[in-house]
Amino acid sequence: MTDKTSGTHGAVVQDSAPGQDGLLVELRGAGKSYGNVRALHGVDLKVHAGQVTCVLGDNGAGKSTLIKIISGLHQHTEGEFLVDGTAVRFSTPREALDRGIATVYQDLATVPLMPVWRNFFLGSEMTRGPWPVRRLDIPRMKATADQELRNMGIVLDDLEQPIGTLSGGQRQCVAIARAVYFGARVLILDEPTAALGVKQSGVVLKYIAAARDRGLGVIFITHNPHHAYMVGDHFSVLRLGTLELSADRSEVSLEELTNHMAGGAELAALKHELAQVRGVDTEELPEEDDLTAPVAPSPEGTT
Ligand SMILES: Nc1ncnc2c1ncn2[C@@H]1O[C@H](COP(=O)(O)OP(=O)(O)OP(=O)(O)O)[C@@H](O)[C@H]1O
Repeated sequence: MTDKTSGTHGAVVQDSAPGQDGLLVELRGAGKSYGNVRALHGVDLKVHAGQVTCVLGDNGAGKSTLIKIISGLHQHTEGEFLVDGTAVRFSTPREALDRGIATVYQDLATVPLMPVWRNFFLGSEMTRGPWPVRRLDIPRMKATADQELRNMGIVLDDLEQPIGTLSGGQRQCVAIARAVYFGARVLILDEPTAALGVKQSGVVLKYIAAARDRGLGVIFITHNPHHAYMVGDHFSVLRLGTLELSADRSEVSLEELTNHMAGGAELAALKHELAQVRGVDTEELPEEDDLTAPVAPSPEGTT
């Protein structure tokens, strides 16, 4: 998609072709140090077209650092970062966008009081007429936003409503549709379900699957193994900046993934301590104290 109106936020993809097997983005032994702090080390990651690669990890695991490298905010200090099989080192997010790598951050960078359609084109407005009488092409922006949202299966009653009046899940969906429209080939989603309830998380997961089905390579950052397992094709679990697990869906069960996320060994030790404090055998702990059991989604659906 090279004919889209360009702008600060719009991805305008240079002519580039995915590498072997639809491989869009690859990290090889990549890492990043902030001065003396080694935030990420020796990470291998592959993002294929038409697949969802989930990156899981606890606080401080290195997820944000990984996103920042791929989205052009920071540069890696070790290893390699390849796009379409070619080593790259982005200096700005604009360079990543130009290669079709779009990031939807948790705060979404929207203007709450502006209508949905206006936010859809924020920074990449359609115009008509020659300079100096160039004006915003409002009818075309409204019609396009409406069509693009429908293409993703998102039906909103009124695109004139301020985006701030939409639910968190709906806003995430608009942001995903927008990135798809502006030509993203790789979509990085930074904890899109973290602040959402069960139902809204489900809606967002549906659109993640829709983006994947449209051939995008999706990087889904999350704390929540249940959400990851619903849409993921590949799972990479980070712990203290290194890769603790890298497995295709066929190689790992939800239970194993949950265990890796929770730090199975650490939790087993905790459970042992808990049993000692209570003066019982580990097996005798009531089920609600079984810290190694898979965690069911909370009623609020928060992570
Ligand atoms: N700008 C920075 N300067 C120094 N250290 C940093 C910087 N950014 C991150 N770190 C450190 O790097 C490590 C990884 O942080 P990062 O933010 O990537 O983790 P995260 O998995 O995204 O965590 P969270 O889920 O809490 O956001 C942490 O130890 C953090 O303190």
